[in-house]
Amino acid sequence: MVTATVLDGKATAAEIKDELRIRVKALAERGITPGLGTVLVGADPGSQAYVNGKHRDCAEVGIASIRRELPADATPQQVDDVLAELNADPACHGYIVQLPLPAHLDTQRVLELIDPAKDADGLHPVNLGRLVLGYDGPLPCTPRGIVELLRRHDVALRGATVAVVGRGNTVGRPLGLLLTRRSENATVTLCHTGTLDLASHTRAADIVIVAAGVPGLLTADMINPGAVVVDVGITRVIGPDGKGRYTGDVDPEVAETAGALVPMPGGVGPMTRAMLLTNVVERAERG
Ligand SMILES: Nc1nc2c(c(=O)[nH]1)N[C@@H](CN(C=O)c1ccc(C(=O)N[C@@H](CCC(=O)O)C(=O)O)cc1)CN2
Repeated sequence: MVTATVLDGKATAAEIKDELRIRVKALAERGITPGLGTVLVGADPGSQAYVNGKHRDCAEVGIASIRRELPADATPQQVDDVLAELNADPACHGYIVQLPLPAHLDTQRVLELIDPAKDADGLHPVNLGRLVLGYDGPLPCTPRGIVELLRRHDVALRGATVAVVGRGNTVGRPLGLLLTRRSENATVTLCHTGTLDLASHTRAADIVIVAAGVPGLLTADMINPGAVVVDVGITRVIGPDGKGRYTGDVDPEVAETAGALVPMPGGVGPMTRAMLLTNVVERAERG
C-alpha cells in the first residue's frame, strides 16, 4: 500500500513547461527563438525515444529543434564536425550529445568539444567546475530537476541530512555539490560502491536520493520512517513475460515507510527534460 505522498514529477514538469511557454513568447517579442540541438550517434531505441521526447517538449514550448544524427560507426572526426557546426550555429542556443555513445567513441573527449556556453546538459568540465566554485552556469539537468521538484513541493533542504547513493558525474556527484550550495544548505553524505554499511547512512538521513542504477537497491528497512525518498534509477530489465521494462533503484515497499516518494516513472525523468528546456531558455534570455 502506498502511504507516502507521491511527489509528481510529471505534473511539476508540466507546470514548468507552462512557465517556459510564457518566457519563450517574451523572447519572440525580442525577435529571439531559442533553439535546442541534439546529437544522436547510433540507433539505440531507448536513446532514439529520449531524443524524440526532447524534440516533442521543444515543440510544446516553442523552442526550435535542431537534430543531428550519425551512424553507430561514426568516426571521431564525423562527431567533431557535427559539434563544430553546432558550436558555430547562432540558431542553436544549447545542445546535448545523447548518452551513452557507442563504445568506440571517447565520451569525455566528445563532451569537452561542446562550447561550454552551449552546454545544455551542464556536463562540460568547465560548467562542472563552475558548479564546484559556486559560479553561475548551466546546471546538470537531473540534479537541477531533483532540487527543483523538492523545492516546489516544500521539502526543506536547509539543515536536512541527505544521503545521495551514487557518485556518477551526471547525477550523484553534481547533486552533492548542488545540495551543499549556500542557497540549499543541506548536509550531504555521498555514498558509493565503496561505502561500508550503506543502510547506516540511509537510515540516518531525512532525504535519501538513489542514483545507483541497481534495481531495488533501497529497501524499506534501510530508511528512517517518514523520510523523503527520490528514485533516480532507470534500468531496463527483461520481465518474466520476456518483455523489456524500466525499473527504479527503490523497492516498491519503500512507499509504505517513506513520508514522501519521488517515483520512477513519473518523477525525476520528466523533471530532467524540463530542466533541459530551462537551460536553453535561460541561455537565449542571456543573449
Ligand atoms: N545527454 C544526456 N544523455 C542522457 C541523459 C541526459 O540527461 N543527457 N539522461 C538519460 C536519458 N534521458 C535523457 O536523455 C532520460 C531518461 C528517462 C526519462 C524519463 O522521463 N523517463 C520516464 C520513464 C521511462 C519512459 O517512460 O521512457 C520517467 O522517469 O517517468 C527522461 C530522460 C541517459 N542519457
